[in-house]
Amino acid sequence: MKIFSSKQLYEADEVTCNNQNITSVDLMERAGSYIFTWLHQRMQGAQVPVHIFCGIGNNGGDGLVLGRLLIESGYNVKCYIANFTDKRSPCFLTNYSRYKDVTKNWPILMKGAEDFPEIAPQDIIIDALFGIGLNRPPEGWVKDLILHINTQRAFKLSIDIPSGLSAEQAVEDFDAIVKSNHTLTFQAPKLSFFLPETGPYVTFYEAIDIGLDAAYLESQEPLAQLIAKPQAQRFYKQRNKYAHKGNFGHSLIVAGSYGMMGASVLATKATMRIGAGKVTAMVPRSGYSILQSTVPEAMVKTDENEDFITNINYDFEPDAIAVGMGIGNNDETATALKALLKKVLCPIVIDADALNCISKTKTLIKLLPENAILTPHPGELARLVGEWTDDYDKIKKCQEFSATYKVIIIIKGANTITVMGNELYINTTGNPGMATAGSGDVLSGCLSGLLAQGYDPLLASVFGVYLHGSAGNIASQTVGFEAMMASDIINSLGDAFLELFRQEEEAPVAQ
Ligand SMILES: NC(=O)C1=CN([C@@H]2O[C@H](COP(=O)(O)OP(=O)(O)OC[C@H]3O[C@@H](n4cnc5c(N)ncnc54)[C@H](OP(=O)(O)O)[C@@H]3O)[C@@H](O)[C@H]2O)[C@@H](O)CC1
Ligand SMILES: Nc1ncnc2c1ncn2[C@@H]1O[C@H](COP(=O)(O)OP(=O)(O)O)[C@@H](O)[C@H]1O
Ligand SMILES: [K+]
Repeated sequence: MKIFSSKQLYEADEVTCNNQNITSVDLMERAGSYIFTWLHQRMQGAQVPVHIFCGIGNNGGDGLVLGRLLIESGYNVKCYIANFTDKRSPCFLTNYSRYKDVTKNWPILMKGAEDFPEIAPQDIIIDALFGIGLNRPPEGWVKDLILHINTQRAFKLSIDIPSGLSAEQAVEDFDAIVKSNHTLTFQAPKLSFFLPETGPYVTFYEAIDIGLDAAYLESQEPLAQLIAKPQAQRFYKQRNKYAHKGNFGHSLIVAGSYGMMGASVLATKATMRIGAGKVTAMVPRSGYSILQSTVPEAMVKTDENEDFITNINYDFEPDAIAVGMGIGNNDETATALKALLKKVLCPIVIDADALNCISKTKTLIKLLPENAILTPHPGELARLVGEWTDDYDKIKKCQEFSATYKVIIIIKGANTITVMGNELYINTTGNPGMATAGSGDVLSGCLSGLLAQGYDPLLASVFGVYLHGSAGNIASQTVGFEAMMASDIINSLGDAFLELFRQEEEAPVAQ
């Protein structure tokens, strides 16, 4: 699913009105009526007070449409206008007068804290203060109103976006954001819903298709693409009945050092589990029996050094390489990495200590092969691209780095983002149970296994991240979050493939 900028959504709004020969007021009526239907289906006429807080822009206009439709269906509606400027939008004004036509209980024009209403815990709050037109942090009594709303125990439903949250810009005042329980967002979710700093303000959302011009939306380069099951299904490459292991490639895993041999075991196992035809694990000598006994399916090649890797030499042409997991930071390992980067011919995943080594020795950055996949966790990322001021700055830094060195960066976290140049792919699978040692090693194995099978680097990244998160979700269903270990993710990779083609009902998206 595409994520659009506010500018694109405003343009889509205009194109839609022109092409469908409707007015903006008609489009607002459509948008508001979808929200009404959603609420009506759940409330079934219940007389619970519904408190609608409207701004004076089009988000407030949506709130007024909803209020009018609820009143016409006999609901108990209390509407408040936060009259924070005189510049009311024309669609707001039209709906303000339409609202007054259907009831004698006109909206209350709030001018300050003295107008804030009492709200019972069982009531419902509709948040229609600000939408995507927010252009500065709410201040003064409008901020106090948001704080007042946030102290209420009533269920809070935000229209389009929680008020105070920007669709795609850094937040200056996190207190001045409505902490809603659910958001009904128009057409497509906004970028801020998926980033670590702002995502927590959107615990659940549903995107409501309000019929914006499909051809226009199709033609637009999105801000980002959301990767969920329908997209992942399309990535899958079916196996040929007559295939043999040679068709699925040979991965080389360069990982492990004394005390961190588990990183090699996890990455090697994940590479096999995700379907590589053959895997060779290259480890220091002390890792030989560990690998042979824990992953009998893999071949093992040992370094001359007992404890860490000093020479990345192979006598076969691998189809994919993953390097760095638990290799430590010895100078000789760094030299071996440099030699590898100079000679590598196949797709490569660069992780963990290999990334730290590259960050430390800037000359190595220039050796990064085109389309190399870099998989830093936040600490490694900061060392690689520099500290960022906020999530958007982080993304910008990654886009610049990716474009300059022609590499793919996977920003790992709750909604892992794959960055290739300006393109962003946001993953929707995964859970906090995966915040456990070794889960990143498993990801590197997954990526190398897909590369070995012939998935191109971008596809391997986006699909691998999706399957890794999906395996984590499946594992969490039996072990829960706390008990989950990286091995559980590996053991669920098979189910993650099966799950790809299982039918299920659409449900609200939990963040
Ligand atoms: N495009 C679509 O697809 C569709 C969009 N629709 C709806 O339109 C919404 C966007 O509407 P919108 O553009 O009128 O902006 P909105 O957020 O209501 O308010 C902006 C107003 O607030 C003001 N203001 C801003 N920040 C402020 C602050 N901190 N403190 C105080 N004031 C502040 C700003 O005025 P300013 O003072 O900056 O001149 C302006 O007056 C969108 O989210 C969706 O709900 C649907 O109806 C149909 C399809
Ligand atoms: N809260 C979370 N939600 C979803 N996925 C997560 C979460 N926390 C961590 N992960 C995933 O787990 C992996 C952790 O990687 P990393 O920190 O490199 O682990 P390690 O270095 O221990 O192997 C990443 O793929 C990341 O996206
Ligand atoms: K809102």
